[in-house]
Amino acid sequence: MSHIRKVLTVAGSDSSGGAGLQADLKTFEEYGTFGFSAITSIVTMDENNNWHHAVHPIDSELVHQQIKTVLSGGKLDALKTGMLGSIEVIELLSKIIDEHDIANVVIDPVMVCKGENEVVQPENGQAILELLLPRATIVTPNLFEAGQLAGISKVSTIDEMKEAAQKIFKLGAKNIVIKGGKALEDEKAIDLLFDGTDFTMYEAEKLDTNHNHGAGCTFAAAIAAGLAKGMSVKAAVAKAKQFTTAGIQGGFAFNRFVGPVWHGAYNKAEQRVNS
Ligand SMILES: Nc1ncnc2c1ncn2[C@@H]1O[C@H](COP(=O)(O)OP(=O)(O)O)[C@@H](O)[C@H]1O
Ligand SMILES: Cc1ncc(COP(=O)(O)O)c(C=O)c1O
Repeated sequence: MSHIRKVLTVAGSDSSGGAGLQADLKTFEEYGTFGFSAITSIVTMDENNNWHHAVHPIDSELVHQQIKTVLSGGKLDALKTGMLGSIEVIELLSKIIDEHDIANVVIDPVMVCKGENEVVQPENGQAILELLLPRATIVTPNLFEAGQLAGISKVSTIDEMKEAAQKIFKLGAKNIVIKGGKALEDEKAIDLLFDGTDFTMYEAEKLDTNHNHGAGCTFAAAIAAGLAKGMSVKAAVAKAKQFTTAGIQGGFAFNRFVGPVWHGAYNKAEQRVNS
């Protein structure tokens, strides 16, 4: 048997279970990889205040200690980042990626959360752009995040996604996949990959549901696990798309604000008891 592949997520905790490091670890497990986590922040949502998200950052030194604990076990096959909590943590990660020569780095530039109308921690966007994009094997913005990184006011069509992807490539990311998702002005849910030369489109049926809380985290985690297992970027994105679409299809209503994706759907839909 080949050795087990090791993937670390550095991300926030979403106790509601669909997004954040919970999504990442569940996804790593579904891929048959071994998941590690370093918690950067704890997010709580307020049902009585329009599902407002409060981010409680973890001290960067404590994040460092968690990452050191993981790295003491040897080399990682991939690193995935999600909500990063503070600029200090972003700076820390940039150093760790360089010092440990981590091969597959997936940056999910989390700036917005579903069910929440506000931008989460706007101060972190510029630091992600400057310090993490140049170190990314692939960056996975949604339409809003692509606009922010590219400096374009609106990204909602395929042409605008292409323009944004080209601009983000110039910031140093080796690959960019922009998630069209629900908000894309198209009949299909199309994600667009740009590797500096070619554009590749990944299409799925646009599902009429709001059971997509955690879809972005799951998609990026799936790419990280695929890369860790030796897949090419194009193949890893293709499988991540199928994995995430199945997760949205298998999602469920959690409350009146959000419904999480079900990370187990791709592998074991038949085991679902609550349908
Ligand atoms: N309603 C939907 N139907 C089909 N695919 C979707 C839908 N919503 C999101 N997706 C897909 O889920 C993945 C995550 O995208 P998205 O939800 O836009 O990201 P984020 O969670 O970062 O906002 C992408 O592959 C996207 O195309
Ligand atoms: C800790 C954490 N990370 C990331 C996200 C982003 O989630 P999504 O994958 O739905 O964009 C959220 C949203 O609530 C979150 O709480």
